Amino acid sequence: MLELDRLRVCFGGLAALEGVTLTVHEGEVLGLIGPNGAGKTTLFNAISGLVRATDGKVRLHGQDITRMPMHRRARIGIGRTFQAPQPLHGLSVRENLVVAQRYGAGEPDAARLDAILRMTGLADKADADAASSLALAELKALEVAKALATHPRLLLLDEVLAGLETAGRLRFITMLQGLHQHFRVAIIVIEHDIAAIRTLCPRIAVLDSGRLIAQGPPDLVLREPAVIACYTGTAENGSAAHG
Ligand SMILES: Nc1ncnc2c1ncn2[C@@H]1O[C@H](COP(=O)(O)OP(=O)(O)OP(=O)(O)O)[C@@H](O)[C@H]1O
Repeated sequence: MLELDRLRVCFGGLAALEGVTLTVHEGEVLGLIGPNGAGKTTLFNAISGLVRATDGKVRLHGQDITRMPMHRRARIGIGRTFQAPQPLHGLSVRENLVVAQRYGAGEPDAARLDAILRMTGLADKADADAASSLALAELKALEVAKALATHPRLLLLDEVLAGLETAGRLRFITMLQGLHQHFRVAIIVIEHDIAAIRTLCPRIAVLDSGRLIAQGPPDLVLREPAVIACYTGTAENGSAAHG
Protein backbone atom coordinates (compact mmCIF):
# COMPACT_ATOMS: atom_id res chain seq x y z
CA MET A 1 0.00 0.00 0.00
CA LEU A 2 2.87 2.37 0.85
CA GLU A 3 5.93 2.58 -1.36
CA LEU A 4 9.00 4.65 -0.60
CA ASP A 5 11.24 4.91 -3.62
CA ARG A 6 14.83 6.13 -3.12
CA LEU A 7 13.61 8.67 -0.60
CA ARG A 8 16.02 11.43 0.35
CA VAL A 9 15.46 14.15 2.95
CA CYS A 10 18.06 16.85 3.58
CA PHE A 11 18.20 19.50 6.27
CA GLY A 12 20.69 22.02 4.93
CA GLY A 13 23.83 20.01 4.28
CA LEU A 14 22.71 16.99 6.35
CA ALA A 15 21.06 14.04 4.59
CA ALA A 16 18.72 12.71 7.32
CA LEU A 17 17.46 10.06 4.85
CA GLU A 18 19.33 8.74 1.83
CA GLY A 19 18.03 6.33 -0.82
CA VAL A 20 15.36 4.70 1.35
CA THR A 21 13.31 2.19 -0.64
CA LEU A 22 10.69 0.34 1.39
CA THR A 23 7.23 -1.18 0.87
CA VAL A 24 4.55 -1.58 3.52
CA HIS A 25 1.76 -4.05 2.79
CA GLU A 26 -1.96 -3.70 3.49
CA GLY A 27 -2.72 -4.53 7.13
CA GLU A 28 0.84 -5.45 8.18
CA VAL A 29 2.70 -4.32 11.30
CA LEU A 30 6.21 -3.18 10.43
CA GLY A 31 8.75 -2.29 13.12
CA LEU A 32 11.14 0.59 12.38
CA ILE A 33 14.27 0.58 14.52
CA GLY A 34 17.68 2.21 14.55
CA PRO A 35 19.91 4.23 16.87
CA ASN A 36 19.12 7.79 17.96
CA GLY A 37 19.38 10.17 15.02
CA ALA A 38 19.08 7.35 12.44
CA GLY A 39 16.20 9.12 10.69
CA LYS A 40 13.16 7.21 11.98
CA THR A 41 11.03 10.22 12.90
CA THR A 42 12.14 11.99 9.72
CA LEU A 43 10.82 8.99 7.78
CA PHE A 44 7.44 9.36 9.53
CA ASN A 45 7.53 13.10 8.77
CA ALA A 46 8.21 12.42 5.09
CA ILE A 47 5.38 9.87 4.92
CA SER A 48 2.86 12.05 6.77
CA GLY A 49 3.87 15.26 4.96
CA LEU A 50 5.40 17.19 7.85
CA VAL A 51 8.63 17.42 5.84
CA ARG A 52 9.00 17.32 2.07
CA ALA A 53 11.25 14.82 0.39
CA THR A 54 14.33 16.36 -1.24
CA ASP A 55 14.34 13.54 -3.76
CA GLY A 56 12.60 10.22 -4.39
CA LYS A 57 8.92 9.29 -4.18
CA VAL A 58 6.24 8.47 -1.62
CA ARG A 59 3.28 6.51 -3.02
CA LEU A 60 0.11 5.37 -1.30
CA HIS A 61 -1.96 2.81 -3.19
CA GLY A 62 -0.02 3.73 -6.32
CA GLN A 63 -0.76 7.47 -6.00
CA ASP A 64 2.26 9.75 -5.92
CA ILE A 65 1.82 11.81 -2.71
CA THR A 66 5.39 13.14 -2.51
CA ARG A 67 4.24 16.77 -2.86
CA MET A 68 0.86 16.41 -1.15
CA PRO A 69 0.39 18.58 1.98
CA MET A 70 -0.04 16.96 5.37
CA HIS A 71 -3.78 17.63 5.82
CA ARG A 72 -4.57 15.97 2.49
CA ARG A 73 -2.47 12.93 3.41
CA ALA A 74 -4.57 12.62 6.58
CA ARG A 75 -7.68 12.66 4.40
CA ILE A 76 -6.44 9.79 2.25
CA GLY A 77 -5.71 7.64 5.28
CA ILE A 78 -2.34 8.38 6.84
CA GLY A 79 -2.61 8.74 10.62
CA ARG A 80 0.23 9.34 13.05
CA THR A 81 1.19 9.93 16.65
CA PHE A 82 3.90 12.27 17.94
CA GLN A 83 6.59 11.36 20.47
CA ALA A 84 5.30 13.96 22.92
CA PRO A 85 1.52 13.56 23.42
CA GLN A 86 -0.31 16.58 22.05
CA PRO A 87 -3.85 16.71 23.50
CA LEU A 88 -5.92 19.70 22.47
CA HIS A 89 -6.13 21.96 25.51
CA GLY A 90 -9.52 22.87 26.91
CA LEU A 91 -11.26 19.93 25.24
CA SER A 92 -12.46 16.65 26.71
CA VAL A 93 -11.03 13.31 25.63
CA ARG A 94 -14.04 12.66 23.38
CA GLU A 95 -13.86 16.16 21.88
CA ASN A 96 -10.20 15.53 21.02
CA LEU A 97 -11.32 12.49 19.05
CA VAL A 98 -14.15 14.40 17.32
CA VAL A 99 -11.67 17.04 16.14
CA ALA A 100 -9.25 14.35 14.96
CA GLN A 101 -12.06 12.59 13.11
CA ARG A 102 -12.94 15.80 11.24
CA TYR A 103 -9.29 16.21 10.25
CA GLY A 104 -9.04 12.70 8.92
CA ALA A 105 -10.37 10.36 6.26
CA GLY A 106 -13.77 9.27 7.56
CA GLU A 107 -17.27 10.64 8.00
CA PRO A 108 -18.39 11.61 11.55
CA ASP A 109 -18.90 8.23 13.21
CA ALA A 110 -19.83 8.21 16.92
CA ALA A 111 -19.86 4.41 17.06
CA ARG A 112 -16.25 4.29 15.85
CA LEU A 113 -15.25 6.82 18.50
CA ASP A 114 -17.04 4.76 21.19
CA ALA A 115 -15.14 1.65 20.05
CA ILE A 116 -11.84 3.54 20.11
CA LEU A 117 -12.54 4.94 23.59
CA ARG A 118 -13.44 1.46 24.88
CA MET A 119 -10.47 -0.31 23.29
CA THR A 120 -7.93 2.30 24.41
CA GLY A 121 -9.26 2.15 28.00
CA LEU A 122 -10.40 5.78 27.87
CA ALA A 123 -14.19 5.28 28.02
CA ASP A 124 -14.35 6.24 31.71
CA LYS A 125 -12.39 9.43 30.97
CA ALA A 126 -14.33 10.40 27.84
CA ASP A 127 -15.72 13.57 29.38
CA ALA A 128 -12.61 14.51 31.39
CA ASP A 129 -10.37 17.39 30.33
CA ALA A 130 -7.74 15.77 28.12
CA ALA A 131 -4.80 17.99 28.97
CA SER A 132 -5.18 18.06 32.77
CA SER A 133 -6.85 14.79 33.84
CA LEU A 134 -4.83 12.01 32.26
CA ALA A 135 -1.85 9.99 33.51
CA LEU A 136 1.06 9.39 31.10
CA ALA A 137 -0.22 5.99 29.92
CA GLU A 138 -3.64 7.54 29.26
CA LEU A 139 -2.08 10.44 27.35
CA LYS A 140 -0.22 7.89 25.22
CA ALA A 141 -3.46 5.97 24.68
CA LEU A 142 -5.18 9.22 23.69
CA GLU A 143 -2.43 9.89 21.15
CA VAL A 144 -3.16 6.50 19.55
CA ALA A 145 -6.92 7.06 19.86
CA LYS A 146 -6.69 10.43 18.06
CA ALA A 147 -4.69 8.90 15.24
CA LEU A 148 -7.24 6.07 14.91
CA ALA A 149 -10.11 8.56 14.94
CA THR A 150 -8.80 9.97 11.64
CA HIS A 151 -9.78 6.61 10.09
CA PRO A 152 -6.30 5.76 8.83
CA ARG A 153 -5.41 2.90 6.54
CA LEU A 154 -1.79 3.42 7.57
CA LEU A 155 -0.99 4.29 11.18
CA LEU A 156 2.44 5.62 12.18
CA LEU A 157 3.24 5.07 15.89
CA ASP A 158 6.27 7.02 17.12
CA GLU A 159 7.62 5.57 20.39
CA VAL A 160 4.22 5.22 22.02
CA LEU A 161 5.67 2.91 24.71
CA ALA A 162 8.41 5.31 25.81
CA GLY A 163 8.22 6.27 29.48
CA LEU A 164 5.86 3.47 30.49
CA GLU A 165 6.91 0.95 33.18
CA THR A 166 7.02 -2.78 32.38
CA ALA A 167 3.42 -3.68 33.28
CA GLY A 168 2.13 -0.59 31.48
CA ARG A 169 4.14 -1.48 28.38
CA LEU A 170 2.71 -4.99 28.32
CA ARG A 171 -0.83 -3.67 28.65
CA PHE A 172 -0.16 -1.15 25.89
CA ILE A 173 1.25 -3.83 23.57
CA THR A 174 -1.86 -5.98 24.13
CA MET A 175 -4.02 -2.93 23.42
CA LEU A 176 -2.16 -2.23 20.15
CA GLN A 177 -2.59 -5.86 19.06
CA GLY A 178 -6.34 -5.59 19.74
CA LEU A 179 -6.61 -2.32 17.82
CA HIS A 180 -4.70 -3.76 14.87
CA GLN A 181 -7.00 -6.80 14.70
CA HIS A 182 -10.17 -4.75 15.10
CA PHE A 183 -9.43 -1.85 12.74
CA ARG A 184 -7.42 -3.82 10.15
CA VAL A 185 -5.01 -0.92 9.67
CA ALA A 186 -1.40 -1.18 8.48
CA ILE A 187 0.96 0.04 11.21
CA ILE A 188 4.57 1.20 11.28
CA VAL A 189 5.97 1.19 14.82
CA ILE A 190 9.07 3.14 15.85
CA GLU A 191 10.28 1.63 19.09
CA HIS A 192 13.58 1.25 20.95
CA ASP A 193 12.42 -1.75 23.03
CA ILE A 194 13.46 -4.74 20.94
CA ALA A 195 11.37 -7.17 23.03
CA ALA A 196 8.27 -5.10 22.23
CA ILE A 197 9.22 -4.98 18.55
CA ARG A 198 9.62 -8.77 18.47
CA THR A 199 6.16 -9.19 20.01
CA LEU A 200 4.38 -6.73 17.74
CA CYS A 201 6.13 -6.97 14.37
CA PRO A 202 6.49 -9.95 12.01
CA ARG A 203 8.80 -7.75 9.92
CA ILE A 204 11.23 -4.98 10.82
CA ALA A 205 13.31 -2.41 8.97
CA VAL A 206 16.52 -0.93 10.33
CA LEU A 207 17.74 2.62 9.67
CA ASP A 208 21.28 3.72 10.42
CA SER A 209 22.57 7.20 9.55
CA GLY A 210 19.63 7.76 7.20
CA ARG A 211 20.08 4.54 5.24
CA LEU A 212 17.98 1.39 5.32
CA ILE A 213 20.53 -1.27 6.27
CA ALA A 214 18.28 -4.32 6.73
CA GLN A 215 14.70 -5.54 6.59
CA GLY A 216 12.94 -8.87 7.22
CA PRO A 217 11.79 -11.05 10.14
CA PRO A 218 13.18 -9.78 13.49
CA ASP A 219 14.99 -13.03 14.34
CA LEU A 220 16.99 -12.86 11.10
CA VAL A 221 17.52 -9.11 10.89
CA LEU A 222 18.69 -8.75 14.50
CA ARG A 223 21.46 -11.28 13.80
CA GLU A 224 22.86 -9.36 10.84
CA PRO A 225 26.37 -8.06 11.57
CA ALA A 226 25.58 -4.55 10.27
CA VAL A 227 22.57 -4.33 12.60
CA ILE A 228 24.51 -5.62 15.61
CA ALA A 229 27.27 -3.17 14.78
CA CYS A 230 24.93 -0.20 14.69
CA TYR A 231 23.72 -1.11 18.16
CA THR A 232 27.26 -2.01 19.33
CA GLY A 233 26.11 -5.52 20.24
CA THR A 234 22.99 -4.82 22.32
CA ALA A 235 20.36 -5.78 19.74
CA GLU A 236 20.99 -9.50 19.55
CA ASN A 237 20.31 -10.41 23.17
CA GLY A 238 16.75 -9.06 23.11
CA SER A 239 17.35 -6.34 25.68
CA ALA A 240 16.25 -2.76 25.16
CA ALA A 241 18.42 -1.33 22.40
CA HIS A 242 19.07 2.27 23.16
CA GLY A 243 20.78 4.16 20.40
N1 LIG B 1 13.88 19.78 11.37
C1 LIG B 1 15.15 19.40 11.37
N2 LIG B 1 16.14 20.26 11.07
C2 LIG B 1 17.44 19.88 11.04
N3 LIG B 1 17.85 18.63 11.34
C3 LIG B 1 16.92 17.73 11.66
C4 LIG B 1 15.53 18.05 11.70
N4 LIG B 1 14.83 16.92 12.06
C5 LIG B 1 15.76 15.96 12.23
N5 LIG B 1 17.01 16.43 11.99
C6 LIG B 1 18.25 15.66 12.04
O1 LIG B 1 18.05 14.52 11.21
C7 LIG B 1 18.66 13.37 11.79
C8 LIG B 1 17.62 12.30 12.01
O2 LIG B 1 16.77 12.70 13.08
P1 LIG B 1 15.48 11.85 13.48
O3 LIG B 1 14.79 12.61 14.58
O4 LIG B 1 14.70 11.51 12.28
O5 LIG B 1 16.15 10.53 14.08
P2 LIG B 1 15.47 9.36 14.91
O6 LIG B 1 15.97 8.08 14.36
O7 LIG B 1 13.98 9.55 14.96
O8 LIG B 1 16.07 9.60 16.37
P3 LIG B 1 15.47 9.27 17.83
O9 LIG B 1 15.51 7.79 18.01
O10 LIG B 1 16.41 9.99 18.74
O11 LIG B 1 14.06 9.84 17.88
C9 LIG B 1 19.33 13.85 13.08
O12 LIG B 1 20.68 14.14 12.79
C10 LIG B 1 18.57 15.10 13.43
O13 LIG B 1 19.34 15.98 14.19
